[in-house]
Amino acid sequence: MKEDRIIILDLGSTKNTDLARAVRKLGVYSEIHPFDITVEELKNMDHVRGIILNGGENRIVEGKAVDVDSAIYNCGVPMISVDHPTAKCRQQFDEMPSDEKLKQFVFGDCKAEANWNMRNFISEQVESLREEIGDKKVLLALSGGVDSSVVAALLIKAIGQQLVCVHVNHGLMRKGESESVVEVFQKQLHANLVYVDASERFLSKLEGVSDPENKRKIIGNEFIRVFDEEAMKLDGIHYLGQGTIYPDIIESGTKTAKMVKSHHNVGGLPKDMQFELVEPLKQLFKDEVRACGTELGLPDYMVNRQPFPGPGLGVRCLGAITRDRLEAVRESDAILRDEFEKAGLDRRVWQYFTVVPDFKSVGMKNHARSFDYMVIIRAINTVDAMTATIEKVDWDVLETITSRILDEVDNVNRVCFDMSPKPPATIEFE
Ligand SMILES: Nc1ncnc2c1ncn2[C@@H]1O[C@H](COP(=O)(O)OP(=O)(O)OP(=O)(O)O)[C@@H](O)[C@H]1O
Repeated sequence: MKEDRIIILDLGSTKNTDLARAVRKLGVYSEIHPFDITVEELKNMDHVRGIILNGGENRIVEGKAVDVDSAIYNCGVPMISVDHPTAKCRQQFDEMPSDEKLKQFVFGDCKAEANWNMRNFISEQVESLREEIGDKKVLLALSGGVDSSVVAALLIKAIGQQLVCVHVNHGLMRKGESESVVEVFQKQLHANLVYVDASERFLSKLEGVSDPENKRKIIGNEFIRVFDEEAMKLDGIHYLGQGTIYPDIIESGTKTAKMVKSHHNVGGLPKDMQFELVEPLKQLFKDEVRACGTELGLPDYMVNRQPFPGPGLGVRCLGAITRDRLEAVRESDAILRDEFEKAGLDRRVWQYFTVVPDFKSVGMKNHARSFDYMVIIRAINTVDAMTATIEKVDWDVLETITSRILDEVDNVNRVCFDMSPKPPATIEFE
C-alpha cells in the first residue's frame, strides 16, 4: 500500500478506534496494533510516518502494566503518547489530543501526506486483487447487505466474471430485497450471479418451530447447506470472498480489550471446503465501507441500509412462522420504511422495523367483528448496539403509518409502538 500511515499501539486504551478514525479523518491512513509488536514488524510495514502509544484503563495485563519494547522508543519514527504515564517519548498527552494537536503531530512532526481516500483505496485494491487472484475464481455469498455488496462491487471491478456471487433467497428477505440484488448485480453490474430461490425449503423446515434459538439454528444450518450445494456445482473455485471489516479484526485481535468477539464469517462454512480467503475491506471502518460502495456506484439504499439480522424477517414473525404473518411482517415493514424515508427519518434512526406476534386480538372491520393479528413498530437509536433508546417518532408520522398498515396489510387489525429501551428489552424480539 502506498499511503503514509500512522501506527497506533494499543497499551490498554478503550478508544483505539476513535483515535484511528480521528487520524483517518485527516486523510491519513491509521492502523491499530498490539503493544507487543516488534521493531522488526514495524520496520517491515511501508510508509510508517508516526507512532501513537495509546494507553488507558486496560493497561494491566496479567498483573503487569504493559509497555512497548524499548527498541520501539529508539526506532527513529516520531512518537507521542496518550494516557500512558510510563511512556519514554518527548510529547505526552493525558487524554486524546484535540484535532489541532493531532494535526500538528500528523502533518508537522510526521510530515505525513493526506492521501487516504476511497478513490486511492479502490484503485490500489483493484491492482492488488488482480495480482493476487490472477486467473482464478472467487466465490462470494452475497446477502445484499452493505458489507457483502461492497465486496462484490469491488471484486467485479477487479476481476469481473471470475467472481461468482451466490445469493440465497431464504424467503425471509424484506420486500423487494432479493429482486434488488438481482437488479443491481446482474442487470446493472453484469455480475456472474447465481440466484437461489430456497424460500419453500426454508419455510417448510421452519414449520411448527416456535423456539427462537431453534429457528435461528435451522436458518443458519439450512443456509450453509444451500450454499454448500451451490458451491459444489461450481468448478475451479480457489478463493472465498468475505465482507470482513476493520472492527471485526480489531475486536478479535486486541490483547488488552476485555470483550473479544469471534471473527466475522459466512456462518461457519464446512471445514472441508478448501478456500483461501479474500477480504478486501478488512482495513475499512463501516462509514468507509459505505463511502467505498458509493464510489463504486452502488445505489444509496444499498450502502446506507440499516442493519438486518441474518435470519431476516424470521425473527420478527414471532413464534412458529406462518405464511400469513410473514407476509404481514414484510408488508408492514415496507410501509414503515417508506414512511420513514418520506419523513426523513431513515437517515436519522439507527434501526426500525415491525414485528408480528403469534396471537390475535378482537377488532372491527367493515362493520363486523374481526379477530386478527397486531403489528408492533420498533424504532431505536444506539451507538454500539449494547444499549438502545427509543426514537421519539412524530405523532403524525405514526398515525400515517398506522392507518396505512390497517388499510393495506391483510389479517391485521391493531398497531402498537414499542416503548422499551435496551436494557431491559433487546433490540430484536427473538
Ligand atoms: N441470504 C444470503 N445470501 C447469500 N449470502 C448471505 C445471505 N445472508 C448472509 N450471507 C453471507 O453471510 C455473511 C454474514 O451475514 P450477516 O447476516 O452476519 O451479515 P453482515 O455481517 O451484516 O454482512 P452483510 O452486510 O454483507 O449482510 C454476509 O456477509 C454474506 O456473505
